[in-house]
Amino acid sequence: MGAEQSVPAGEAVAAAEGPPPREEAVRPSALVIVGPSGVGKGTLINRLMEADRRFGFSCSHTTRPPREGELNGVHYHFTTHEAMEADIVAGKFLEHAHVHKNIYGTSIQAVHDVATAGRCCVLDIDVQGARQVRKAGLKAIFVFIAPPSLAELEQRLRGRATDSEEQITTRLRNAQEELESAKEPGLYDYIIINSDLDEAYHQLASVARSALAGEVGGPEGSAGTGTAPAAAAAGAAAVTAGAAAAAAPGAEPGSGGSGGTSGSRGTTQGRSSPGAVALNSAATFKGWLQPTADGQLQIGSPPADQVR
Ligand SMILES: Nc1nc2c(ncn2[C@@H]2O[C@H](COP(=O)(O)OP(=O)(O)O)[C@@H](O)[C@H]2O)c(=O)[nH]1
Ligand SMILES: Nc1ncnc2c1ncn2[C@@H]1O[C@H](COP(=O)(O)OP(=O)(O)O)[C@@H](O)[C@H]1O
Repeated sequence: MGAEQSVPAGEAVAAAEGPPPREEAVRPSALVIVGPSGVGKGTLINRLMEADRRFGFSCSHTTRPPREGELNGVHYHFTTHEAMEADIVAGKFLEHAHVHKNIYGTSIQAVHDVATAGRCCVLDIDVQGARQVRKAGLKAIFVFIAPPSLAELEQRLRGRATDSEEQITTRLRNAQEELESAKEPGLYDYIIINSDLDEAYHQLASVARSALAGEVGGPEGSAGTGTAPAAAAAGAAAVTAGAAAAAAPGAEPGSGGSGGTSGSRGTTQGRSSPGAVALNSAATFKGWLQPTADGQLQIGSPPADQVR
């Protein structure tokens, strides 16, 4: 699927001649979720999907063997290196990457299937994949999920009990690099620190409403394709604890079908996004993800020119 999905001619005519477009007619943006293994991406995504059927999961391909309970075609399309490499060469993938010694990829078909069902497509991909999707220009909001600390990340990986010691080591090693990417200008629109699960979910749900409404980017929508560092820097936002939840309490996806609509939302700096109202306001924008001396991760001070 291409960038900035164009409106088919038939739809354009209908919009021009018919009644005002209904909220359902808004074509959602994709929601790209990135973060180190074990941070809670799957947990948060599952909760979102269970809460609201307007979201559809982009089922990736992977050469990693299935874990207990994982279903082919549901959690992943499990495949072989040979088959996957052939499909990559054949141009069937929107993005792909070697992650933790396996190949993972989002097929064009996977995203197409969700989009044609009229759903907001949720992608759970790694940093390399996120860069490629940015470059491809998919209409999307990019969210980085960070752990409160590396120690907590390790505890979650161990507590999940799905990986061998070697796999845990590989995942933790790769986590450092992935966390670095949170500072990459223009890559992410929002950063959520998944410390308290409920709080993180409220924040994600808030951003997800923006995706349902077809919005892109973060503050001021300026992330765009993320290629221009200045614009991109302005497009990154930090989600601080409770900010999104405070912005729109009781209006989460799944709470009655009104999430993601545009009518009742406030605006900040010309944009209307329930997440952005809080996330982009001077009161809640706190800056970039930074490690503290004691190994915790926190939202640090923004560069002076980013203070709103
Ligand atoms: N680039 C890319 N990464 C993916 C894709 N699907 C999953 N991943 C990432 O691969 C990494 C490993 O996923 P997985 O093996 O399920 O392990 P887990 O993250 O520890 O649960 C995670 O960071 C996922 O976000 C994909 O289609 N493309
Ligand atoms: N906020 C949280 N606090 C404590 N444990 C969490 C939190 N979020 C997720 N977890 C747990 O951490 C483990 C890893 O979560 P998972 O969703 O599998 O991560 P990922 O999909 O990012 O690899 C799971 O056992 C999950 O229940």
